[in-house]
Amino acid sequence: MILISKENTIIKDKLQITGSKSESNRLLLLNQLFQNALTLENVSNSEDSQLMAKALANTSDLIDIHHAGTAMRFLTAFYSIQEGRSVTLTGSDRMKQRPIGVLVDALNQLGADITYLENQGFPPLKINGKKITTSSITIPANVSSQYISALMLIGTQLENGLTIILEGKIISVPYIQMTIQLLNKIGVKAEMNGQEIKVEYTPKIESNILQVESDWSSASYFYSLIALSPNSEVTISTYFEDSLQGDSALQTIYKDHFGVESTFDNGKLTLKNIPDFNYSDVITLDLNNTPDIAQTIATTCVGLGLKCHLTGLETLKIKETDRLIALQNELTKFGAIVVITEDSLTIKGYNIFEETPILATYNDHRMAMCMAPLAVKYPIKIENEMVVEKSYPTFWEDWKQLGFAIKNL
Ligand SMILES: O=C(O)C1=C[C@@H](OP(=O)(O)O)[C@@H](O)[C@H](O)C1
Ligand SMILES: C=C(OP(=O)(O)O)C(=O)O
Repeated sequence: MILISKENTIIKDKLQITGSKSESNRLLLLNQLFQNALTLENVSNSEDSQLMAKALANTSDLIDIHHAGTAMRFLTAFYSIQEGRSVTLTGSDRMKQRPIGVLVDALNQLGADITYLENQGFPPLKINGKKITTSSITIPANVSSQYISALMLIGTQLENGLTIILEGKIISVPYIQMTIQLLNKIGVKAEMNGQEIKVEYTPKIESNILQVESDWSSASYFYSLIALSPNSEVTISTYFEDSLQGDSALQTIYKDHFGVESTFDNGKLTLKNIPDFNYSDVITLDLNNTPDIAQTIATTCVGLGLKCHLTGLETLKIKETDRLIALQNELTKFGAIVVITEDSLTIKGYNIFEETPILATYNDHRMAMCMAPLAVKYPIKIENEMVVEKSYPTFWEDWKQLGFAIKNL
């Protein structure tokens, strides 16, 4: 457990943030599929991306992906087309509770051979790699976009290409668009028209050098920090106005609702607190396109004492923890009156709260990181703080650089 506090709220620092976990995991997999034709720069140093890279280099028949959801989903598709190879793909206790049935059904319908080793619909999986020749599949799009991205990534290798018909509401759309854009960048024809995605068979790509942009979900903790710190600014790198990551919507969300201005200069992103900002009475946002910054936004509201109504949160229940319940439990410790439904979180007002709350992290990196900015307002204690390694291993070192006092208890 750590005690984290800060007295001086003027922050002026420059930090280099690691590469996007989502872009890295896609590109690592694509590089494996295309015989290392890509030279990747600024690959994420997150534990999840390291797990992905290690799994791809591992030739054994047992792969443990721990808590890396994206890697679990992408590798399920990957191993299903490795002809002649049989793999048991497993993960952490939580991974065994995160559903994968929609993807397994789709792959098996395409001709793959995947069975469940414990509970139906959940990892661990036994995957017998096969040649897949079917070229069209219909899949529910309302559970996780990672299933769709996984299919698109292997679609490049299917000799008849792949058409994916999406059924129902499409959630986390920017992550599907990121997959399409990365495929296009490396020379694969892929497109989405309404509820239909097409990926062309691509036996070979040209060698290419690609720079992974830094992680926008990680940037969210700096947006929150600046929103809570009058007269403050921070510069983080390497970010561009024109991003492949949906979480770059932080720029408009924090400008419109929380008084943070973003300026770009040659990869450097400077965040500044806007003085005398006029907050709305209730912050209303649909976060379906940006699920990974929902915790940050809810916590910013608490730091500013704002009411909010956040919707589009149905995927939060099947992430590293049930993030809706986790948020309700922890934000209540700051006096927030929090109401959750299956897909929304509302803060109705605030009660007085006890000082120096002890915050639980639920094996969820984002629960630890989203709470950290609150330390500019009140000292807080955070349990199992090293959960941050999943996406942002140097998080606490960077926070210290910003002038936070962090004491191990
Ligand atoms: O494709 C990706 O890289 C991701 C997609 C999102 O998941 P869902 O589509 O399950 O919402 C997101 O939450 C996750 O952190 C990364
Ligand atoms: C949900 C996340 O990751 P994953 O699904 O890849 O475990 C996340 O990083 O917030």
